[in-house]
Amino acid sequence: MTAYLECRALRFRYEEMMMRFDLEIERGSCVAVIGPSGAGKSTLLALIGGFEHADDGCVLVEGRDITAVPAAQRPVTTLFQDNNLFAHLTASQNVGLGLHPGLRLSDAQRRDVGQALEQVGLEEFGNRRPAQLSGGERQRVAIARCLVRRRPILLLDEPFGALGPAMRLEMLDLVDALRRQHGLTVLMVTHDPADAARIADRTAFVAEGEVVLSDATTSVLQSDLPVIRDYLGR
Ligand SMILES: Nc1ncnc2c1ncn2[C@@H]1O[C@H](COP(=O)(O)OP(=O)(O)OP(=O)(O)O)[C@@H](O)[C@H]1O
Repeated sequence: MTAYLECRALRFRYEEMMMRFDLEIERGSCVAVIGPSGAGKSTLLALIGGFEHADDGCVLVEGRDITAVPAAQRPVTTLFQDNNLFAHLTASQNVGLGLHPGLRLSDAQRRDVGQALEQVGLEEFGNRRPAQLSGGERQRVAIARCLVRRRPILLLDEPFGALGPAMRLEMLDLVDALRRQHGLTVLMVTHDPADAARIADRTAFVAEGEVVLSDATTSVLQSDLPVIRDYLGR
């Protein structure tokens, strides 16, 4: 496997907790990140996204060291569980923020916003404010905002935890379809192994600040490692 995204001896200390991540991800794959609460899953994503800064080690994309690159300039965009939409702005404006913080958009950029809303099935909803949208629709707006940024790596941190089962499956399938369509490399933190089984070809299991196993999702979910068996309740 040629690593497209690599975390190499990436160290981060938070109070008493020492984390050290090694991970290699293939271009265009979807990797689920699972593991116990407090294991460091969100921290791993934050280090890749540039929201936390490593004490040592590096993040490489296509062999280029991006460890010192500011978050906004990384080839990465992140979708959080709390979609961070602005209540006073419409869906289109919230998506437009992915392109320009002051919403000064060119005609081409406005078309991009329209296209992104179309891709998430919200072409008719551009003028609605978040309060006029369901939880799933709000997450779709947040996905559209990620899409307009045209970053090749999409990080999802428990994106659909607050949604009901049917909506959750729909959103997972949407992420999968967008990944294929745009050739995105996706890293998704989830608490539900079924999410991993549904759309992730590979899974990284994180425990106590380390990736203890990164392999095909079926192999990880069937692993006999005690920490994984305990987590899965097997
Ligand atoms: N900025 C921060 N503020 C507070 N705690 C932090 C911060 N960064 C890291 N930590 C600590 O680091 C550890 C790992 O946290 P992290 O959120 O990455 O775990 P997680 O695996 O995503 O957990 P969960 O599944 O509960 O979301 C925890 O002990 C957490 O308290």
